Amino acid sequence: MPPIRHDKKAAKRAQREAQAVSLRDLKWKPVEIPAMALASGSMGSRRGAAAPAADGVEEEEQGDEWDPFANLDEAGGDFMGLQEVKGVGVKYQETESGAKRVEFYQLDGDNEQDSQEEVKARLPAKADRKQKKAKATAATVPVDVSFEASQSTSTASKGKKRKLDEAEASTSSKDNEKEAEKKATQAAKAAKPSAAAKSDHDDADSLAIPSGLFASFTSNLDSAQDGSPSSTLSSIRFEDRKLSSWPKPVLSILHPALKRAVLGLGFTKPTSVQAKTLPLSLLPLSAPTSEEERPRDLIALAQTGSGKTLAYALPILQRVLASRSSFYDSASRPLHALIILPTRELALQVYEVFQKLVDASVGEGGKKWVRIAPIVGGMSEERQWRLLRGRKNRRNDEDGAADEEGEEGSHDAEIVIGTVGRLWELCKSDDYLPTRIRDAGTLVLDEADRLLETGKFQELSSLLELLDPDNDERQTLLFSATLDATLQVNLAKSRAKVARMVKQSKKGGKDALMVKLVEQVGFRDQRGPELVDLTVEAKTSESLKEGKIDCLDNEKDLYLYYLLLRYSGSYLVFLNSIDSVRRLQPLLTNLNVQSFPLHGEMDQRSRLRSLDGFKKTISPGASKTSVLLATDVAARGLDVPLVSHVVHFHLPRSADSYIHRSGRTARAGQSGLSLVLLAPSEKSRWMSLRKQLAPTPAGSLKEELKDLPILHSVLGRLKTRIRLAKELDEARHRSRKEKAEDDWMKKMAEEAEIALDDDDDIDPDAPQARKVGGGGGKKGKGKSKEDAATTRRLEAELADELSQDVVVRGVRRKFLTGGAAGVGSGADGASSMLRDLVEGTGHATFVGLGRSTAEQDLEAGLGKKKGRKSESA
Ligand SMILES: Nc1ncnc2c1ncn2[C@@H]1O[C@H](COP(=O)(O)OP(=O)(O)OP(=O)(O)O)[C@@H](O)[C@H]1O
Repeated sequence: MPPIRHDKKAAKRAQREAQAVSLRDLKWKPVEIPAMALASGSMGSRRGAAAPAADGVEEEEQGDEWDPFANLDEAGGDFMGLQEVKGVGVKYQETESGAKRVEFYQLDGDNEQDSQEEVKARLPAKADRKQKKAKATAATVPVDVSFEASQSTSTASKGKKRKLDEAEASTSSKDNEKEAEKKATQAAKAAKPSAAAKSDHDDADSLAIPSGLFASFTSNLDSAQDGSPSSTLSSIRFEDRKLSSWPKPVLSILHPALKRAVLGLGFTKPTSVQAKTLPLSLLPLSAPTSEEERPRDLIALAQTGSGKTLAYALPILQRVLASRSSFYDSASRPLHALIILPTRELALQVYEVFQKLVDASVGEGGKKWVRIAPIVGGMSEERQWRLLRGRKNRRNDEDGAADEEGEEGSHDAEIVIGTVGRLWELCKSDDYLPTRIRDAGTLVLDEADRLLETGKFQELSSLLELLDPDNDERQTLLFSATLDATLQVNLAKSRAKVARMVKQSKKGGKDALMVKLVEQVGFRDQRGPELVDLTVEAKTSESLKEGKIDCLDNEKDLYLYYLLLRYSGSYLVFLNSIDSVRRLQPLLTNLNVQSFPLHGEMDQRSRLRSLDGFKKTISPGASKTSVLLATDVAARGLDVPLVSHVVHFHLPRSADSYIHRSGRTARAGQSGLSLVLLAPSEKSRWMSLRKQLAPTPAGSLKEELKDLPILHSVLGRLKTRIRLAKELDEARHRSRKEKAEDDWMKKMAEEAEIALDDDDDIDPDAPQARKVGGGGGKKGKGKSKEDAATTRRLEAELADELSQDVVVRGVRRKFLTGGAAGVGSGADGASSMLRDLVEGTGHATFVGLGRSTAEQDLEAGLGKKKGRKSESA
């Protein structure tokens, strides 16, 4: 930033006028701190800023700061005359970096002295303050004069910032200086109390402040502090009745800023896992006085979509706030939490949850107060270093690009959310991250069991070994929806017992790895981790409905398409191979179904784009169907609200996978349906999965899922569409392939300076041989034309087919009162086209069919045969 030049005359005037303001004026209008006064450092502590000259003559910069706080005693003895107003206390605070804050509070006669004592006790010694003042740099945030903002919430502080910017910009030329002077004078005028206001309140100084005024003053003050750089955390208040469904022990510990965040995000009731774990895991804001008050280590097992993220996000943010006196307190910033997740999307999603909480904690216009770094693969390492290290700790080889997080940019990240691979990558390249991780305050392993499946166990082990084994204060939180039952019990035992278990563990595979992991995590709490298991009854949400469709392997495309047409909504379709995703996506596109792919071979940008695209198509009550075609990379943790259907196109490889896939719907109490497309070849595996899925006792079979009734009469029509869509895809694929070969040949021929002519193929056996610049040899040309014609023909045929209605058997269009009975029909057992037309209840694609949801049809309990029968009845 270029050095700021100041118009001292204007600043001087503005300063005098700003100081002349007393509380009585505040009743009538907000106090505007003139822009120039701010820019000249009158409200901040810009060392080297010009001092306003007493005689109004411009002086050379003196290198000495002018500071309205200079005359303040520790208890805020004099600030703009406010301390003289009966009933108002003034607190003065200075942070380590030299940022300053003045806070006003209500005094009643009795506690006036105490309050001042209290303030004194909180303040650093005068000598310290002086020292800190000397350290303050021009970048110090100007002091927030709370009542300025108090009158008009955050817009006032935005205005202030704008004025500051304007003033800074205006100092760049002499003309601009004049303009700035004019502006400052105007601003100072605006700050003057109006004559009318004065005459109405001549005796205000001698009066106690009317309670109404004070109430609005203080309540505004609270909201003004929300996002202002100097907010005191202790002064934020929250009315607990607004979260009356939350457990009292949580409300009594949770920081008011976080309560505000919870309310702001609409979480008026806790989920079970939140209600059960938070009383155990939250750190009290004041230092714990007994062992009981210390937050517990946790192993928390709860259903998919049950709000586990918030259950660990709140204790972490609470820990950050407990370490500060203000949002922007610049005291030391350790790594408060390391959160490790199995997939990139999940890590980025958790990052988003944290950011939302932080934003909601300060309200609109507030700045971020904690630096959070998402560290995942597939993204630039350089940028991740910048996220990790605050400006002051950047290495020379890192550019100092501007930080979008404002002041937080100067601090190191306090919360790191990452995937194993990239975290370990960064740890290997530099000592910085290992040193930070060593002292991490909280360790979270989310989807702990999946972390073991990622094939990165060695790297995870290495990361965990970085943690200081002697840090007994560290809190460890382990979350999952699926953790082996016997293991859960063992994990909940004390450290010594776990160690013994590890020694004795003869088990191979995942269990042994898990035990090893637990040993490495080394729950520091001598009491051992608290086990909160809410998965005894079910690992999926109670609002989840499950069903199946028996079909042949080669009919799965057809049945999927049927589902997509029959029940509109948002679908997450799981497939077991990347190739299947790649095959199915163009097929659906040809059928005019909007679909997005998501698999591990896509680069990170494309993965996020796909996910984002899918999310954007989903809205409550949306009538258009959209599909995310995914491999198991999307099975865990992904939170896409309002996914209405999960389809297991292929049978999942494990019971856990079935649970996690199904858990992508019916989240946070919403309804949702999970459907298995079950081929005969998958039946025996399905039986064994059902055994594993059965809640109790081990080895018993889970009740067989209901069959979703199918409207068989429309399948023939859909088959034609599928066939055409497949042929079209193949034709296009052939054309693309030929074009690629063509291009390759051209390139090769050009490089070899070979001219190809129509009659002279390089290799007569190679149909791809083409002539330079000609777009292909005779054979190729002919073939291309043929392919192009085929493609066009298929496109036309498919378009024609798609434009035609699919009429349900038994429905005659001539007879409007006719309709199909049975499946999906109205309550009277028949859907009349006339009624559908009049009431708009008809199905969008299947003529003669009423609208219904898959859940309703599943619940209606029509078996496959029965369904067929009634359909044709
Ligand atoms: N108290 C609450 N009230 C309402 N909704 C909530 C509450 N807490 C969290 N949610 C919402 O519930 C959804 C699921 O939350 P989250 O992703 O944390 O679940 P999860 O238990 O981690 O699921 P999974 O096991 O699938 O990873 C999110 O959309 C979240 O915003």
